[in-house]
Amino acid sequence: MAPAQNSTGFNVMHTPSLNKGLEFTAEEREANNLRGLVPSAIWSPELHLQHAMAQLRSKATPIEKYIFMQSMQDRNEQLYYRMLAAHTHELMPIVYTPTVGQACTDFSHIYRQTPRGVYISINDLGHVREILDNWPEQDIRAIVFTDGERILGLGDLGINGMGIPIGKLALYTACAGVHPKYCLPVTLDVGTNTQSILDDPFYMGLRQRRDRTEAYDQLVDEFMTEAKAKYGPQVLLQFEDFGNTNAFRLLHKYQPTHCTFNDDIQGTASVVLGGLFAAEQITQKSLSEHKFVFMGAGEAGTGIADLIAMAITKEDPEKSIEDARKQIYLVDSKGLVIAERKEGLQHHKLNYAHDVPAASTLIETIERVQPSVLIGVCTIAKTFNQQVCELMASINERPVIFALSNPTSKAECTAEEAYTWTKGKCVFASGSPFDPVTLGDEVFVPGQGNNAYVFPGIGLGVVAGGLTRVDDTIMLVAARTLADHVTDDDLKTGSVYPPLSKIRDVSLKIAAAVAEYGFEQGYATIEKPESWTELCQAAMYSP
Ligand SMILES: NC(=O)C1=CN([C@@H]2O[C@H](COP(=O)(O)OP(=O)(O)OC[C@H]3O[C@@H](n4cnc5c(N)ncnc54)[C@H](OP(=O)(O)O)[C@@H]3O)[C@@H](O)[C@H]2O)C=CC1
Ligand SMILES: CC(=O)C(=O)O
Ligand SMILES: [Mg+2]
Repeated sequence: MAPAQNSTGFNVMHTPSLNKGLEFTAEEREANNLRGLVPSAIWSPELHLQHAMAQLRSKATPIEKYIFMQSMQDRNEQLYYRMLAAHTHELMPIVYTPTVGQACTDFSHIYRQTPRGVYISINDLGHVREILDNWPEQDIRAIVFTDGERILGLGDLGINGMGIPIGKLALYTACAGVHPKYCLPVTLDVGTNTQSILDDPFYMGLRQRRDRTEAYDQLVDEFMTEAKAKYGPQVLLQFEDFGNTNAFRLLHKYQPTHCTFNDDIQGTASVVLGGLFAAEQITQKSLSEHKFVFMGAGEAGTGIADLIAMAITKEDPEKSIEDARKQIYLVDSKGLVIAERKEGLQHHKLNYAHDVPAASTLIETIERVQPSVLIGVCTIAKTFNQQVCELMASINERPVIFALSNPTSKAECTAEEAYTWTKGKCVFASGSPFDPVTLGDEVFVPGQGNNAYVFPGIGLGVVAGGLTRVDDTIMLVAARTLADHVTDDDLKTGSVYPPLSKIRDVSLKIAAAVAEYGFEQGYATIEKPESWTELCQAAMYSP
């Protein structure tokens, strides 16, 4: 029902950023023509939060909880963010991985009418500015956008991938306090190659195969150009879950001219490096003393590898980048990446195509390389089986095993498997959360090696400092800051990441470090403040 023109109260209650429901005071009810539109009880924020959490907890399944949270975001934004801030540990797995994976799979089926972000289709070429103008907020500072081709480890979901920009931006606000009004989720609709989606009568995107013509690049270019022209050179444009045939080349194309980064390539690298820095205290090995095997040689795999190699050369200036890369081995769907395969290799793998004999299995690779660090980013569940984990434990006192593929159904192994098979020796982290594991009288708390530990803080730093570029060193700065916030108590439980309950504080520190670094590089559009932390703190939205 459309509200009557003069019904300001009705409009207020239908504006998520203004609606407070039963929290409206008597004065606010009077001033906003709300009399009779809300029951007469006046609730405290605490009671309202308890009520919402009780409603949420009464939902039987994670996807029902997801739908409840979405509808809360659509009707009462403050309460939504208060829920997330007060119950981050409980609600991150709902609004983010793993449940967001199911929400994307089901996106067209659970879709509600409320607009949340914009869809820009290949048929909208020439109309991108018009679409951005249709969005009610004109001052946008952070955009997360996808073309839906590689949604988590679930593959090509077309516009159903919109759940990811929505979820990531919710974390910008919940984990780092970037004001929700500055955030815009965007999905580029260029079709999908997933037949089951094309056959789904309820699918809401373009019913065509993925556009692989020049029009695709034209659409991305029009979007990048118009976003920068409309919102200014400091608008942050975060690439998310693009397929790797586009992700690397688009990042390289736009990094020199736009304030942009690719979260899967760079944000993931930063969070993994942070975990490895923190793990040094457990393994008693510095980064340059490790040997690394990656299961998966895509965006995440080579992104992490590149940042590790860069960090090794900083740690040991005697080492060239080529030597640093020699400590890193990648395995892809065809086996170990080696020089003999160079001809058919994708560009991003070439630096790691070492002159060594072929190895067709992970076990063979581990036996040959003798790695101290094993990182899973291959989207194939259970690839770190008992034999793999036992082998890692037999060649290392404290092997590092990160099973980073998302969502949980794609994890290379579970926390329980990793700790059990290595008899508690491994330093473990996972992309999606796992509960603590008890072995004998020891309790292990697995850390969540997810880029959510860094991208919100980087985003806040970019927004607060008005940065116009995000370079690779920013990822190193964020990794170091993250590691500095891992306490001895965290390490004692086996976690190389701080608990989620501290994420706002950690994000603030990352933001301050990023903004300061950006200023020193000449990327900032503000004057130097007295304190970078105070600058970022002042920019934080608190629901
Ligand atoms: N924890 C976190 O923060 C993050 C986790 N991820 C997760 O990492 C996973 C990979 O993402 P991303 O790198 O962007 O994806 P890509 O598609 O770019 O790369 C996937 C890689 O896995 C390889 N692969 C596929 N099947 C096998 C197999 N059977 N054995 C060995 N390797 C295989 C592919 O091989 P080939 O090259 O031959 O095709 C490719 O190199 C996803 O599940 C994603 O959710 C991603 C970003 C952040
Ligand atoms: C976490 C993330 O960005 C991914 O799995 O794609
Ligand atoms: Mg991603």
